[in-house]
Amino acid sequence: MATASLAGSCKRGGKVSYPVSQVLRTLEEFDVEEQTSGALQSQYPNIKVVHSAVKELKADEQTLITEDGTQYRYEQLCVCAGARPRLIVEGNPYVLGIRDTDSARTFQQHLARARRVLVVGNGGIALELVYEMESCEVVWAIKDKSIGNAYFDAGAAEFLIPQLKAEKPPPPLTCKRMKYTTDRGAGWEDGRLGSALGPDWHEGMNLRAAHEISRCVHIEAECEVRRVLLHQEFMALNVSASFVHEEGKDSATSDPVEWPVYAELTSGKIFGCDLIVSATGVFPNVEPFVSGNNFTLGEDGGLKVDDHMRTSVRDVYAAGDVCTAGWTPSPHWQQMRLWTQARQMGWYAAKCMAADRLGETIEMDFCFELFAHVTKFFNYKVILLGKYNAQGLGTDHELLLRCTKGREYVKVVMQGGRMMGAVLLGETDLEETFENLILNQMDLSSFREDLLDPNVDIEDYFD
Ligand SMILES: Cc1cc2nc3c(=O)[nH]c(=O)nc-3n(C[C@H](O)[C@H](O)[C@H](O)COP(=O)(O)OP(=O)(O)OC[C@H]3O[C@@H](n4cnc5c(N)ncnc54)[C@H](O)[C@@H]3O)c2cc1C
Ligand SMILES: NC(=O)C1=CN([C@@H]2O[C@H](COP(=O)(O)OP(=O)(O)OC[C@H]3O[C@@H](n4cnc5c(N)ncnc54)[C@H](OP(=O)(O)O)[C@@H]3O)[C@@H](O)[C@H]2O)C=CC1
Repeated sequence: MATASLAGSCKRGGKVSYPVSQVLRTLEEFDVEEQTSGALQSQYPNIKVVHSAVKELKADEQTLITEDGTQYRYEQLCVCAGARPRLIVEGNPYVLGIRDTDSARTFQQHLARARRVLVVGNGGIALELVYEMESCEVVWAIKDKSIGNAYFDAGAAEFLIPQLKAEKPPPPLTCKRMKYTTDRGAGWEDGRLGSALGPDWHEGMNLRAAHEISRCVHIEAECEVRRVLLHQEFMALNVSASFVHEEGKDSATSDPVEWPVYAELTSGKIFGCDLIVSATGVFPNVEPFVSGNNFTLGEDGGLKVDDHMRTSVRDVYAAGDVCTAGWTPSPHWQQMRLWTQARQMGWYAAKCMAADRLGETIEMDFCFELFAHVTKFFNYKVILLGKYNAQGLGTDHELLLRCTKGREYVKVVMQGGRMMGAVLLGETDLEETFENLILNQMDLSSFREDLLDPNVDIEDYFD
């Protein structure tokens, strides 16, 4: 009997996504729910869930060995082991990464007692946390000049910044979407990470610290953490730490408060805090699959896969955060370690595995034609399409912008009269038309002036 193994699932549970709406041809919005493996097996009797981590892969013998010593023979294997946080410092109890429900709970426990939190990083987790945390001071250290560099440019960042000072809207009383909870039971017992959190992960969580102060975010731009010092190490230096006052601005006075941990930044400032969140990206979880096997790795350390999700090792496929897309991508797609892409890759890898077994040919899936991501930052709907940050376009491109303060920010990336990408913040209603314009590469040179004119109904225009 043929066996296809999927290495990389949670010890006691897995995640199932329920598509709610097909936003666009290439863009889906969905909710994700953690399910016990029992529920999964009763729904899909052909699936057998093994509750043990993979310890070793003997690819030449087509065998997986789990931590309890059991050996599993496979005919085809798909590695979906995800990724783990790339922390600025490993093994420091005050430096936390957030990946799964257990690490989110640990963070929540620390936050409940915190007066000040230092957030390092400028991507998805930092953007979400800095906005969501309440009742504590937040010092946000970013390498770049502006916030959210993984998602948008300085213009969009300017548009979003006022939200940090605005009052946060109350959470919806009734929630139509399923949300994450942090109930026990989804991680591993030995401290290893479970499945990554995803859209809306913080909605079910209390991200309020214990202090009755209003949200106060101080951004330290263009710096990195040089070193992390425990209280005693800091005291031994006999220097003073930087002060953050309530409005979030520096004052000349040094910090009179003593903190359990300090971060020295490359800007020379030292900030004391109760905890540091290292939201500094991920490492693909390629161990233990690579040791003793001849996998080709991508530049980011993922298992390199071809356009059939095949790794360089026979009958081993990979999908999601653990892999690096090694095929020549369509001009409007790039890999980003996101739930949407993990799901699309998993689904496509399954089709490729079946096709390879049957000796059938299979076309690259349509979802890899256009990068499309929908999310929410600072309470704005965020849609990213194609080369939304002009990735790889060099200087040979132009940007069209439309911005209404507090309402919407629209950026379109054009090259040779054709639309290459777009960033849409707020309820712009432009996503469907822009998706089509990027996909069909229509020459828009003669419409250039009208494209972002709010008085022109471009949906009608291009119908
Ligand atoms: C806080 C947070 C918020 C996010 N928000 C969003 C969002 O809003 N939108 C979005 O698109 N994406 C979001 N992401 C990213 C998204 O969650 C990931 O890209 C996605 O979950 C990757 O899926 P995966 O299946 O590849 O990996 P994972 O979800 O990490 O699953 C990998 C699984 O493999 C298991 N595993 C690892 N090693 C082994 C082993 N040796 N043996 C057996 N099992 C193993 C792990 O325990 C885990 O269960 C977020 C991520 C985080 C951390
Ligand atoms: N809503 C969404 O779509 C969300 C998605 N996610 C996903 O979850 C995963 C983890 O999120 P996250 O950790 O935020 O990762 P991201 O990859 O989104 O962002 C990491 C950020 O940290 C910066 N960085 C890297 N190393 C350092 C360092 N040593 N010092 C300071 N900054 C550094 C990176 O800058 P540079 O790029 O210049 O290296 C980048 O700005 C990602 O795959 C992300 O896509 C997470 C939350 C929300």
